[in-house]
Amino acid sequence: MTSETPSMTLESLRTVPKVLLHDHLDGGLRPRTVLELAEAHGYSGLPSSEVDELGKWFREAADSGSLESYLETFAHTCGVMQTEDALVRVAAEAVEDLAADGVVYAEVRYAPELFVERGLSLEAVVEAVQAGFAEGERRAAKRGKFIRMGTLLCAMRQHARALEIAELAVRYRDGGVVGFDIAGPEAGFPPTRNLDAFEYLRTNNAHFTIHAGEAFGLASIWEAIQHCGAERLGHGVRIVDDIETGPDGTVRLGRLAAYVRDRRIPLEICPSSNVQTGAAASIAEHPIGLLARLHFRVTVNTDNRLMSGCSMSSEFAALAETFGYGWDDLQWFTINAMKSAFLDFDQRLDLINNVIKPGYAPFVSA
Ligand SMILES: O=c1[nH]cnc2c1ncn2[C@@H]1O[C@H](CO)[C@@H](O)[C@H]1O
Ligand SMILES: [Zn+2]
Repeated sequence: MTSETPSMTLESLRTVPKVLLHDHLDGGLRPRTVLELAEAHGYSGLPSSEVDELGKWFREAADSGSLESYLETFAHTCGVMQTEDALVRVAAEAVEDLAADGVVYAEVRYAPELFVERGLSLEAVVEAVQAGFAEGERRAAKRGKFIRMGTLLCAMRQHARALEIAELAVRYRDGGVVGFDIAGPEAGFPPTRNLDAFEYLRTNNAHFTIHAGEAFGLASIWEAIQHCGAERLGHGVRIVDDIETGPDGTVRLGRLAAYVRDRRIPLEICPSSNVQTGAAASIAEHPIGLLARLHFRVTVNTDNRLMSGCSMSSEFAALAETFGYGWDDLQWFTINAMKSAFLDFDQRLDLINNVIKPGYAPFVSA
């Protein structure tokens, strides 16, 4: 793989266009915002009342080695996101933060059912978040930053509301909602529990991805693709369990891994998050190295910027440092992501040709 032209620093990484497909709204709050919203709305359960300490608490608590404990930290972010004002603020700030990091297209996801504790309707939740995204796009534009947002609505695997949320996603598809996902604990909650939702979405020509192959293995990936019809896989890293590397370095793909690669099914890989939940032992041992080498449709993502203390640029920096990736590789990840977005084909092409390629041109070999 190629080496760098201008040197690769966090600063220079921030300047190149990046595309983010897997980022949770309730996992990306600024610690200061969590504190201020808690105070404004009388949420008293926070583990610290000091900004830096609170940020550190989220990172350390999420660094738990299990998806279930990692997910417990979301009680606090969801706890402060129960009003329209809070949702607008969190959404607008997410766009500002992504734009400041050089993200040009982002699909940000959240589960509307988690924000109805104080009486908001599902529709009010969606409309508040969309208003926040639009406000964030305006603020970014004022600072000369272009960013386009797409929304994914999640249903929680452990609740039984997937069909209702799928219907909500379709109802708002002309209002900025580009797709659907299921999130939450994976073990014990196979994606086939929500078949009615996936059938509904396919019948309506709607897009969806599924968190699969993170905390649970191949069976979950197989169900997500072959029973549910997922277009992309959230994480999907356990696909390596279907890849054998022989003692002489030869690699053999099982039928599922071959299917995923042949069909160019995008993997929404989130390296730092995977290390925190124990899905990978370290960045160095993360399957992304092998999967990228084998030309799976690999994309790089943040998952939860608050819990991992990361950004797209810092994920790129960590991968470049560990695997020796150069600018060409980062452009490849970015174009992979743009190709895999739930956006109309002509708009994806436009962003690739008019934003991404020109943005990398000074950095990559001709
Ligand atoms: O990596 C993950 N795997 C599964 N579920 C997740 C992950 N990160 C966040 N959430 C869950 O998705 C919800 C909606 O945004 C969050 O509230 C969290 O419970
Ligand atoms: Zn996720």
